[in-house]
Amino acid sequence: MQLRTIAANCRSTQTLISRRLQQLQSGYSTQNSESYPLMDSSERYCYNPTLHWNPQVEEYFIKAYGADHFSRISNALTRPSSYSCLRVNILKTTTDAVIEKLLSIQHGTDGKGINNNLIHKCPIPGLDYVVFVRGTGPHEIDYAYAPEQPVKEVIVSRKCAEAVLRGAQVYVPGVLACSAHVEEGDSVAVSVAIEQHVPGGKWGTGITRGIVLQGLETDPQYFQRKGLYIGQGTTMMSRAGIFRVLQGVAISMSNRVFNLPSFNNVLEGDIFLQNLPSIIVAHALDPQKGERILDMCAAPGGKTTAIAMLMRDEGEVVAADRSHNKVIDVQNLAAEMGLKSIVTCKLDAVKSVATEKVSDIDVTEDTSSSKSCSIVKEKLNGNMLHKENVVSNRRKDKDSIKNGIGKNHVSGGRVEKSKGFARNSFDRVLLDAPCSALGLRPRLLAGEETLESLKSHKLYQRKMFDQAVQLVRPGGVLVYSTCTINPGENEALVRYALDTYKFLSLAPQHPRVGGPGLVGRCELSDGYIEEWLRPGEEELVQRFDPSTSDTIGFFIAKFNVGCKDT
Ligand SMILES: C[S@@+](CC[C@H](N)C(=O)[O-])C[C@H]1O[C@@H](n2cnc3c(N)ncnc32)[C@H](O)[C@@H]1O
Repeated sequence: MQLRTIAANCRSTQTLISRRLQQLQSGYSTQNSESYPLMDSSERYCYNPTLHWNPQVEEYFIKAYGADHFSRISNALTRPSSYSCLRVNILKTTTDAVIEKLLSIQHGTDGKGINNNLIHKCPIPGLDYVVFVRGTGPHEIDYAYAPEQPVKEVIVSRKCAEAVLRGAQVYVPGVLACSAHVEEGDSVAVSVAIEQHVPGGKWGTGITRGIVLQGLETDPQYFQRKGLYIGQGTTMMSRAGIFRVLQGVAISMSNRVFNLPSFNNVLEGDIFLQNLPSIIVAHALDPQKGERILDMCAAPGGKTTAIAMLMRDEGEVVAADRSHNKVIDVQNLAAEMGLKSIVTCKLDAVKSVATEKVSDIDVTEDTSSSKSCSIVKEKLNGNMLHKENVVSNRRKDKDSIKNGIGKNHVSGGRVEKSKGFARNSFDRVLLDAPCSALGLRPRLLAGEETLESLKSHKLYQRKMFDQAVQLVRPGGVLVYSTCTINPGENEALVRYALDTYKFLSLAPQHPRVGGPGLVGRCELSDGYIEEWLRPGEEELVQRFDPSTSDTIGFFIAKFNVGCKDT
């Protein structure tokens, strides 16, 4: 990986030097307009990033998918899906009412509204409460390149760029470098710096924040931008301001490579922006009114609230997560959506089964919260949290997480720490496992995942699965899902599950939107053999392939839990 990057950099440096030599030999000066473009401007400014992988991981994925297919997946991951998917809270409103409101709202970064042609209900039977809003792109952007007057430029961090590709603005913390003499109101070309492996096992961009882009072809930060431009915007503050203040919008994007409407603070509580496969997971679980469901890794609560909604808020959905602050996110989302059947608790999923006898949810106060209180066994309901605070807290959270600067959680609710649950105490369990997330898109960096790190995700997931299996009652259902394309965390988990627990069987899923799973086995470079599905099993799982389905990469397996005595 590192060698390849260095080699690529060397090649572009050599190209640069040889072009420079040619210029000098032919008597061009850099002030001469004809001499300036060292790189064809369309080549330089088009969006065409390459996702770099750890070489062993790449080899493994090529074995799994074949070289061409993997290259298509890799390419698809660098782009957002072509639409936004909104789940309508049908307990509060209707799909038609939401569509009508969306059509009347002026939003999106360009101030244009959504028109009828861009918005439609999901055509999958049973999912007509899901609304698709189509985006556009990739667009070729005219950056007003003029040899005599170089474009003013801003380089942003990779996380910032990934957010911008999904429709966000550029926030101050996301800006890494900027041309000299940039003033408020200037038009700037925005490109991304992607981290590379640097000696010492770390990843870095090599850019010191605040660096001045010279606009010269000898400035490495300036000329290495090929394929990495994500759009054009207007600066909301001067260069000095961008690097002086700590927050705020630095650049308001006016021309984007991908135009996806932003739904920040739009119809909160009535809609939830969610990837289609995540909505399908809730359907695969098939929760019924009055049942007791466990969502083992629930935060931020997208699937928890989808499940509660399918149950029409009748029954109990226990939403557990390891992180105290993330449990508060779930509480806030549940309150915002007006869902009363959701009970939250802090719990490490690898310790989900109570070691001592517990009654129902036996919980203790979570002392990690400065505002936690000692209420035990209390249900979260809409009244427990003050609605205004909840909404404003979410807004603060949303603002603070812009461009990946980390969350500034506002503790408003109580977080109960669970000691675990009794065996067989749930009708259905969802294990939406923490994973390598190699299906999420747009993604501009993949190389940080190694075979070792993939293996550790796999082991962690198995530990959680071992717990989940014990919590589902015989006759119940267990759904396992991930947002990764890694077969080791998907098909290999299914193999492990079926081989280890003979009372589990794969169950058909409705609706079936994803493709079949991978059948066979794969020998890893360390000689370890990974077993995937057996013939006949592939149609019982759903694998969402970003190169063919215009969704994130995702995997769902549904198990029926039989009699555990056998
Ligand atoms: C894939 S995300 C879950 C997304 C969530 N299901 C949703 O749809 O909104 C995985 C979650 O697992 C949580 N997590 C990681 N390790 C955990 C553990 N040992 N026990 C419980 N939760 C864990 C993380 O905090 C994260 O919120």
